Amino acid sequence: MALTLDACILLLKEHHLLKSVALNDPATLNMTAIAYDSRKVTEETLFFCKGNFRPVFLTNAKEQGAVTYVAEQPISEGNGMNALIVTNVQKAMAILSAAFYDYPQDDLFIIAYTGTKGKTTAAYFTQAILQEATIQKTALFSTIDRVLGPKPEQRFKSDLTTPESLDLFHDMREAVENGMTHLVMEVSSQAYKKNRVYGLTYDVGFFLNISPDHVGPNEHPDFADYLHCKLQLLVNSRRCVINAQTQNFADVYAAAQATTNPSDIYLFAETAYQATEAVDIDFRFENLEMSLADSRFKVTAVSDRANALGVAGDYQLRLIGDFNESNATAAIIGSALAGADLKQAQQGIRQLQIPGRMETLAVPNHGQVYVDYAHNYASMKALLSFLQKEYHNSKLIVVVGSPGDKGVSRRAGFAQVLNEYANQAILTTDDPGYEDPAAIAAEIRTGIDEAKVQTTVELNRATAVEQAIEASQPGEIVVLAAKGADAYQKVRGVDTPYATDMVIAKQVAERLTKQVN
Ligand SMILES: CC(=O)N[C@H]1[C@@H](OP(=O)(O)OP(=O)(O)OC[C@H]2O[C@@H](n3ccc(=O)[nH]c3=O)[C@H](O)[C@@H]2O)O[C@H](CO)[C@@H](O)[C@@H]1O[C@H](C)C(=O)N[C@@H](C)C(=O)N[C@H](CCC(=O)O)C(=O)O
Ligand SMILES: Nc1ncnc2c1ncn2[C@@H]1O[C@H](COP(=O)(O)OP(=O)(O)OP(=O)(O)O)[C@@H](O)[C@H]1O
Repeated sequence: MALTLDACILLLKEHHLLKSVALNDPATLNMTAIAYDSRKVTEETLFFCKGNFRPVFLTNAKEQGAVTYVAEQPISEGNGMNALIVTNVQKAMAILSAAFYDYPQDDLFIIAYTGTKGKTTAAYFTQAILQEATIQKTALFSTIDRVLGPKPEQRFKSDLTTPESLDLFHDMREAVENGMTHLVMEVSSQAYKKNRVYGLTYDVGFFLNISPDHVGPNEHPDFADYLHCKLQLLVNSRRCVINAQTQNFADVYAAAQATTNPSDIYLFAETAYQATEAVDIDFRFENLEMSLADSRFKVTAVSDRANALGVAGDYQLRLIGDFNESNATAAIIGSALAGADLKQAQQGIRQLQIPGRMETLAVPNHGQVYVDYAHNYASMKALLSFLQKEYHNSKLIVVVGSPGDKGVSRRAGFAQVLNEYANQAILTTDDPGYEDPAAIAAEIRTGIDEAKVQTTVELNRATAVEQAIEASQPGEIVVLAAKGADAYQKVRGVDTPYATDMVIAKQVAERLTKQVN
């Protein structure tokens, strides 16, 4: 892989991003590496100065062999290097990274998901179906992990839901080189806000849902900005699929129509749902049978073009939760648009389990434990209402905390949802970042109606899990919420190891079983 300075200049001009060029190192006009982190710089690197950048990083990059830098202002530490001064470094990084990795997106059929909730689940379902259809040639970029090939060593843990553009195009190229033909990816609102996917188009783009979240100093200034960023996915998709039951449906549909012919926009909804807008639903789904072990549901093709995709039929899921039938329906439609058939779709989703999503454990002489990644009002409501219904209003004990530095609205949301569904709450720590976890717990607590919900604070998460399980009786439910399968607590910029909720729960279960025997 390589990129010449001339090619960079041409591309930046084409995208109206170039402010000025300083040619200080005529000997190295060809770059054979690119980086935005000085610790990853090698010889002949094109280096991007972005974000909370400190000039000393450029000194380090230069010492390591960076020959050209891209920044929004000249940086004196870069004297002697070629400089490309641009109006927006994140956009420039996306454009130049795509070129450096020779446009890997052109070699992949890309299905992209956005939505406040369900992205990871729908992406996993879609990949599982397409792995059947493409015989293990489908890559996955999710919040949990990135799958770049069929071998175990080609699977990596993710840091972000949607990676930085440079990493994104790098991983796409690697996936192509590993023989992948399809890619399923999650696209966060931050990805648009930070131009991580600038210039990228998708073969199929999904809008699953939107609810208040991600508003705060480090994320979006308000809900309108959050929605605006999410809508960009539809503007950049050749075919769009929308959950007709989403909040703000009119805005969502209008965004899709801005660049996509209505004949390439598909809508889905539950069978019982009556659309308020004058739109035709293409796919309907309905539950046939729900148990705590699995669910059966039916997908019906309503329109002719939906029927032509050939995936209407009965499906079964091991991943329980009525909301997962909606996620699975999305995946079925997306996979069908990529060429999968009914049998592949049925088989793909049938056995799928996802780390930290609806994982369950029966604790002898105590309640049934659920570990789930629900971490805002809407997802907790979906989770707790489902469990309350399935367990016929049994006692519900919830362990939950809210992160620091982001998603501040979740704190009030948790209090509200606990008031609506829980009998007991143990407030604990969840990625406090630079905030005080006790203060976060106190903030959640102010909204809780303690006459209804017996509330305590236990900041040691492992102890909180233990207390909840010990407090539960057979037939009762213990929900370990919001952390999913995360094996760390983010504390003051450091990922502090944490065994995971399920590992702790299993240890507690083992101890309690021994005590009984
Ligand atoms: C606001 C934002 O997008 N922040 C991301 C961004 O930070 P940044 O560009 O300011 O980078 P930084 O870590 O402060 O460092 C500045 C620059 O100096 C470089 N550096 C640093 C140290 C050094 O020695 N040398 C050096 O060159 C860094 O590589 C970086 O390029 O780039 C970093 C990686 O380059 C990300 O880790 C960081 O994500 C933050 C921590 C984050 O977690 N953001 C969340 C809000 C996020 O994006 N979440 C969404 C999901 C939520 C949703 O659904 O919307 C996601 O997509 O994950
Ligand atoms: N369609 C849905 N509607 C409401 N809640 C959902 C839906 N799908 C999943 N959930 C809940 O949200 C949690 C997170 O699901 P998932 O990881 O699929 O969403 P996500 O969009 O990737 O979330 P995040 O952006 O927080 O990573 C699940 O554990 C479940 O409790």
